[in-house]
Amino acid sequence: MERRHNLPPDLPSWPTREAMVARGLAINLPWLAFVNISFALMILLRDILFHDLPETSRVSTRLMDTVDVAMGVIILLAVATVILSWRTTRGVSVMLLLLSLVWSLCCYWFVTLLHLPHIWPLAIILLLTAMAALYFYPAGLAAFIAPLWITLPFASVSLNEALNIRFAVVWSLFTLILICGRFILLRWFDEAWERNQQNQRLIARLDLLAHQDPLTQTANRRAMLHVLESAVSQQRRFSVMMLDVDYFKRYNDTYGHQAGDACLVRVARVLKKSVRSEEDRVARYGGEEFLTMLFDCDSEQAQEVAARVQKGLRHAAIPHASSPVSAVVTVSIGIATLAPGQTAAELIAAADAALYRAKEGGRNRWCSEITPPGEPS
Ligand SMILES: Nc1nc2c(ncn2[C@@H]2O[C@H](COP(=O)(O)OP(=O)(O)OP(=O)(O)O)[C@@H](O)[C@H]2O)c(=O)[nH]1
Repeated sequence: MERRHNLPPDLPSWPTREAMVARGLAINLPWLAFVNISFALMILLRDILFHDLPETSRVSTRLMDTVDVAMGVIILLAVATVILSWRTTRGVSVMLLLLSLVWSLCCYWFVTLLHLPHIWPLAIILLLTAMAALYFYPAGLAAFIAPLWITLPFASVSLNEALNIRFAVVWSLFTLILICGRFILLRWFDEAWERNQQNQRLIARLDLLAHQDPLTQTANRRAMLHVLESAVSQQRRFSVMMLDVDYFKRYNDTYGHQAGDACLVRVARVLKKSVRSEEDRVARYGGEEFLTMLFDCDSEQAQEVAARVQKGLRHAAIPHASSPVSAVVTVSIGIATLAPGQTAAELIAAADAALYRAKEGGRNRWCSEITPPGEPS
């Protein structure tokens, strides 16, 4: 409730960590898909690209046909993963898992049935690419890495019919590289996120300084004029109330400047409580002058708000011994409602003129541009 009166009109919205992850996926998944599709095409076009493969493929034509179908599936899954990531992160991990499972199956066949050495570097590059593309998204990373990472040692054991020590050493080293690589990349991501948070806090603070009155925590004149002008340009239906604390100089003289400050804070609190909707704004317009914007509010409804302000001040009962109009702090109020074709400056001038009339009428009352002065409280 408090914040709405302080917020400047057009605060930028900041990404959450989830949004940053989603954006990272949208950027990185096309690259991962590109690598997957490239490798799938290399296998599909093996007869053109690699001259030593046809002999091997002749070993099992049915198997190679199945591999070709699997490569087609990989291409489709890679494309589908990218398209999915444009809309949501949900389901991306499942797609990555399917991709990895198809690769794992093919790798297993290549190693155990065809004894093809080419598949080792291909699998390693796939794993490293996934790590670089998904390091910030543990679910997707695990989904893609785990099946392939598990399959390759299995294939080695199956090929050698025993645990190969050299393979185990190389595999352990590679695993370490994967883990350390991810750790380093993740640190960059976390640092970028932390910087982003710091910037958000800093900008929010600067924004408050630029748009909020530090004493009363209401919008300042600049922020209010911005909202006012945009509401006028949109031809919104609204009224403004210009309020002036009665005999405030005397208040300062009687109670001191600090008490004067505290009084303004309490008056601002009453104003914030008196407005009716989330959209309404309260601003400190100048020294002891406030301006409120009441949206979807005609002159009559604005007068009801004015009455509520006066009632709130009576209830707050801030003593004002030197005021000739009341024993407690009171305000004079000028009300103006936006007329068709009226500019923001004309509206303010109308509210100011109404305020002047309220003061002339004896203070502690409101005046609207079209109605006679309201009753003093
Ligand atoms: N304590 C305090 N006083 C302020 C602040 N800003 C302005 N003032 C004082 O508000 C007083 C306004 O005085 P005037 O403009 O003569 O108005 P007034 O005494 O309220 O008289 P009327 O408006 O005619 O009822 C001045 O004495 C200013 O010094 C502020 O931030 N804190």
